Amino acid sequence: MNSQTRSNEYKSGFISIIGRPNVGKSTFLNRVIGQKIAIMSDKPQTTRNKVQGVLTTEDSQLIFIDTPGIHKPKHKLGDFMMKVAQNTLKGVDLILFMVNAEEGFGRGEEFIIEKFQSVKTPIFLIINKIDKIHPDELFAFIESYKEKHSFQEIVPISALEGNNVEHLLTVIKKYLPEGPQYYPADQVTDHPERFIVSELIREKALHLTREEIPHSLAVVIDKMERRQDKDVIHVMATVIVERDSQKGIVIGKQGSMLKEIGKLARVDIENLLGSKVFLELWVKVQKDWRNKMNQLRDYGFRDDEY
Ligand SMILES: Nc1nc2c(ncn2[C@@H]2O[C@H](COP(=O)(O)OP(=O)(O)OP(=O)(O)O)[C@@H](O)[C@H]2O)c(=O)[nH]1
Repeated sequence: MNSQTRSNEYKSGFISIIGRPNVGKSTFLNRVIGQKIAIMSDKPQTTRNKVQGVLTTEDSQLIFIDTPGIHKPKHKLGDFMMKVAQNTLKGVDLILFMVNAEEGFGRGEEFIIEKFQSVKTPIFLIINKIDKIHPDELFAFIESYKEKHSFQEIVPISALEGNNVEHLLTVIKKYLPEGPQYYPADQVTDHPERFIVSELIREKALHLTREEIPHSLAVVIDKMERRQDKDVIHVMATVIVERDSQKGIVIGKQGSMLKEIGKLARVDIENLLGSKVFLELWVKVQKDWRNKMNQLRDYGFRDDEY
């Protein structure tokens, strides 16, 4: 058992990519997420948004979501859908508005930009397919968009060839808040054991801390994998609390509380999985964890994914 605390610099957030059909949204996602993709297609789709892909790195997790309705105005179901789409734009951390460098500003773009007026979320203009135009044309293109809306960033890319895509990711990270790793790095959902394991840990933590931190405690399973060499399942989990004082309670004197939580949870997890378990627990403070959870519910995120 290993009990440590982890520095609180992890950045994560929800990013909506919108744009007219064929501007290259899917190409972009494939390029960005590539082999690392945690495609969420097996995830039960809920009302509003669909997670299209998750990019997990050492220091960040970028969750790309689809915004239904807004980029397909022809199919919109009137005011209600528009309202939903607009609220969605407000609920994410960042919006990428993707346009095609080969095409001028048209009605479709105008329609989308109109919706931006009441949105406070940072919006990037992503000019895709720059491999198809001459650099001189790019300047005029950028200028024409600057007149229409005040974008936080304007980033030209070629999703197909990969030009400037890494740079875009770096800029995106700058705009994301500190936050937890919402989705496991190695696997996404479809894994009911993960939920049960996280609940077992949460249960012990709540019990042993005598409910001093009742609702502000969540457990995220960062990793759950069988070690090749040994017959052991390695579980790495983070206990998330809201305040530094709570972190102190969960860790206990010289880590004694966290050790105890781990010891009890490990026995249960071994029973559940029918295998020896190496449990590694971390504790992290996430200040507005609960607000974030509420926000997540709006995305169709369910508690039981933890
Ligand atoms: N030359 C060039 N072609 C691109 C680029 N990005 C995408 N394309 C092409 O543009 C076409 C449409 O790309 P998609 O990624 O399917 O576009 P989309 O926005 O996801 O389209 P919808 O799914 O209809 O919304 C495909 O033929 C891509 O190969 C790029 O950077 N350069």
